Amino acid sequence: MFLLEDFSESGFVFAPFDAVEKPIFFPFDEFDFFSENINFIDVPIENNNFAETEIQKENHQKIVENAINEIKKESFKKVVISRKESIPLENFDVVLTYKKLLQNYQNAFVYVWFHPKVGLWLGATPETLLTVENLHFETMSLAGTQVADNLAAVIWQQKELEEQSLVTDFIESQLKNKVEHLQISNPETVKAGNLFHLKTAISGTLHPSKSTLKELIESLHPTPAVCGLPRNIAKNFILENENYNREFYTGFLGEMNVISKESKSNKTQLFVNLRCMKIENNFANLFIGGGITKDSNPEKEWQETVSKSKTMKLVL
Ligand SMILES: C=C(O[C@H]1C=CC=C(C(=O)O)[C@@H]1O)C(=O)O
Repeated sequence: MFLLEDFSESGFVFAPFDAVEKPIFFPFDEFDFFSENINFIDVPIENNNFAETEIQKENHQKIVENAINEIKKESFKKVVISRKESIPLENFDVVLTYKKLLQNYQNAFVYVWFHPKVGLWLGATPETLLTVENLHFETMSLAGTQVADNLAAVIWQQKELEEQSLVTDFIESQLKNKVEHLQISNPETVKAGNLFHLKTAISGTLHPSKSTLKELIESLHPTPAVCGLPRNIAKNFILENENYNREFYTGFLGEMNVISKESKSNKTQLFVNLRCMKIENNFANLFIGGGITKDSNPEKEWQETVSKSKTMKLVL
């Protein structure tokens, strides 16, 4: 198995949530590379009924309550609490599932990833961790969720506005001494599958004497959109309380250091691994979470994870 060493290599990276573990890497010069244009074909989608259980609900709400109590005690400001839901599969067809994901998430990075020692993962993530082309980089602060209904009538509550601005402020503070020309947009509403999120676009210029690609990635990952604030305290809370291993959910994936011979450019495009699932022993394990702040309500946070699982369940 190839592991990523210093982020100067050219290839496809698949990194876990816990940054103490090394990312898995497919170096382009060691692998065959095929590219194909896929059309959006209308694949019939049946409405299945994979219901959540009361126990799943109770367990999730209990961890969310603990998190809210810790936030009220000022142990930390924000934490993202997630869960894993296992769906039994019959006649699973990976290509068909991938096509359905493409159809349902037209503005997401939709992927299938397989390694014989790690397993089969699929996902459709709306969140970019980092895009770098030569010295120009772009990232985003994505948080806050509501079921997508009427874009013109969207109103964000104080809880979501604060939850998202914590992510923006973190990214700004991490980057301000490492980059130049830092630009931060106003938050806007974006659609991902059946949901709306709040997004702030952040861009700037890398200065080779101030930071490398590795330092930039390490300063961003994991952001409070998937971990919390302060980062290490929130991460310890997650590792001690979630009762399962996130593995590659809320890690990142994508192409690194792709050199174009024509334009002589070097491009890296990394995405946060959200709205994803691992296929294992005839089960699809879905991974879903949400940001908890002092104003969170355990019942609503549970509902948010149910909404986030809907499109993934629809493609199974
Ligand atoms: C952690 C997840 O979403 C993140 C990204 C967008 C909105 C989020 C939220 O509203 O909590 C999360 O920060 C997930 O989908 O599992």
